[in-house]
Amino acid sequence: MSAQSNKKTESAEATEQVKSRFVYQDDEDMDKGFDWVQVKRVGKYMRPYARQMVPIILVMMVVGAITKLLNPMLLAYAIDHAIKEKDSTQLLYIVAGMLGLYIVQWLANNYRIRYTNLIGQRVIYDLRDDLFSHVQQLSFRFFDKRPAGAILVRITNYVNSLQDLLTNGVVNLMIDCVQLIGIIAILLVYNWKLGLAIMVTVPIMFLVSTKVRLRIRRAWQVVQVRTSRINSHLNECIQGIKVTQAYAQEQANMDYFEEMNKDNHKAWNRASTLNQTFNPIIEVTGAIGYFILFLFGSYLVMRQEITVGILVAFGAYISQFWEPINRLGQMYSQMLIAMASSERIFEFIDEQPNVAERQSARPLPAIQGNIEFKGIEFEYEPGRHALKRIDLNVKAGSSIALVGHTGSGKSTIINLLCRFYDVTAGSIRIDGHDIRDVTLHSLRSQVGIVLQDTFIFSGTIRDNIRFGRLDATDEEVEAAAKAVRAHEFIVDLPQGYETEVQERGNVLSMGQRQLLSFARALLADPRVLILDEATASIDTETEVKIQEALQTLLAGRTSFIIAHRLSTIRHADEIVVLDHGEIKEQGNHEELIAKQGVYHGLIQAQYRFLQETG
Ligand SMILES: Nc1ncnc2c1ncn2[C@@H]1O[C@H](COP(=O)(O)OP(=O)(O)OP(=O)(O)O)[C@@H](O)[C@H]1O
Repeated sequence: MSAQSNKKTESAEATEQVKSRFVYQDDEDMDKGFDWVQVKRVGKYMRPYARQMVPIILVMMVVGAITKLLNPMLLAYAIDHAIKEKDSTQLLYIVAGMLGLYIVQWLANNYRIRYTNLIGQRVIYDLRDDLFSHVQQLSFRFFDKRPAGAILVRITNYVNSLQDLLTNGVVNLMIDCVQLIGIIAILLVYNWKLGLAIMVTVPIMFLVSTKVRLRIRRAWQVVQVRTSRINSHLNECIQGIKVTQAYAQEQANMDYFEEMNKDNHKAWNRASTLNQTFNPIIEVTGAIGYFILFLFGSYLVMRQEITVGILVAFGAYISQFWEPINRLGQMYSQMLIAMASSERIFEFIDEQPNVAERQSARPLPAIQGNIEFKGIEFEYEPGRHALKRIDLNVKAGSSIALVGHTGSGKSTIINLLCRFYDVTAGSIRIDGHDIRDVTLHSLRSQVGIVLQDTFIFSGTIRDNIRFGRLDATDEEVEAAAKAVRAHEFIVDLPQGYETEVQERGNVLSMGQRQLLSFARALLADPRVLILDEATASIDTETEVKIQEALQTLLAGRTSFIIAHRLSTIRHADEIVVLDHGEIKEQGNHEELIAKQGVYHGLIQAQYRFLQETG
């Protein structure tokens, strides 16, 4: 095998490997049948606006349709009477009438479009609001299972595809039906033979426009799915750019991106080629209609069954006739797509949070901070214990350190205490209240948490600290920052507290981000405070500085500290050593050292490590 083909194979293998890393849920089956349930649910969103606006829209619609239908009649009258009798005054009146009708039709359409758009936009607004507020309340389990991209697609793309239908589709459907029925009636009254002859082309036109349109829609749908895949991939690559560059994996990512891009390009080409076949088909079918009209129509004129004016009016009606048929076909495919989109949207809205509030849930009164874990068992996935037989009593105001190897269940205890997940068995009580009996808001607002991954939102430094308590004054924000020694670095920034930090706080160091989250927690002033690996990214000098601040932060609160650096938890009232989801040892630093057990081993290992690494 040549060196070049070797290289190619390697690159293909690398792409395959990267591919297996980026498995995105396509969310995909967009080919749903007509479904009344979905129509009714979307209808419910329209109801609040319907009474107010639908009468106006209906009137505008009828006025628009009638004025449109009257014009060819006037045209026929002008040809057969005014022109034939050379009556210029009558002709002038007819032309003025036609102009008047155009103006009324234009006004009616304008208002109708404005009002329909208004309803459509409001429905979309409400739906997006509902979706967003619902997603915010869903439990951690929901997010564990889904990539952020899939959630984004539902809130943006699927809602947009419903928007198409709501803003134009529904009303167009009614107008088209009225227009079609009107034209058919007029044609049959004028001359039923010619009317029927022309209508031979209707089924062909309808079939073509529904079938081809549907294929085109599906093809665009594929493009949409491919594009959202690219977006998800992009999102992940941008988030992980530092890791990618650190591991020099840019080429592998680029190869995979190229594959996706190619896929997208192919799908786009296919959809666009299909699109181009549509118009010629419609034009040919339309031409057949005109051909029949002039052939059979002229014959009828010669036999004096119809006048020239009526033949011209037929011509005008025919061109109005294809429009609604064509649009109805388009609507049909649009509707099927919207059905599938709304099904996905409502699937989300129907998703019940795993951690749900009981009907009888009461607000948790202001707590002291006594916490009791009793017989706790927990599984993230059925059959895989994350915690087993956890019994723990924590007195108000005391500090508990959770230590143990990675994956031993420390964060899980915290997740259960904040009720991000519900226990599989046992109960957690705060001041005697089972946390499942109280409202989530009252629980979480009394439990502060500084997470391992300190999240910084886009906004100013001040906004980020104030996230802990939105009604805090500027002085309170600054006092909190001072207490945790964050003030010094903040005032050194170009705009001090008003410095803009982007999402995830890229302009701040890890330590600074943690200090900000300390300030945020202090401002919230919770009775129970959780520090998850909170001092992991702070250098020794800063650590010494904030140990003091931590004492202020923790004073009088029940606190849980998860720290891998055991030096930071030496002074905890109680140290709980976890191993494979179970409590192995429990006591203060001196007691556990004297025991010469797991904790002693961890301390020794860390001491050795520090010595070896200097
Ligand atoms: N969202 C999740 N879904 C499924 N399993 C999980 C989830 N989170 C944690 N686990 C599993 O539960 C066990 C306990 O995890 P936990 O995060 O509590 O460990 P930890 O002691 O905090 O570890 P670390 O010190 O590394 O943060 C681990 O085996 C982990 O794989």
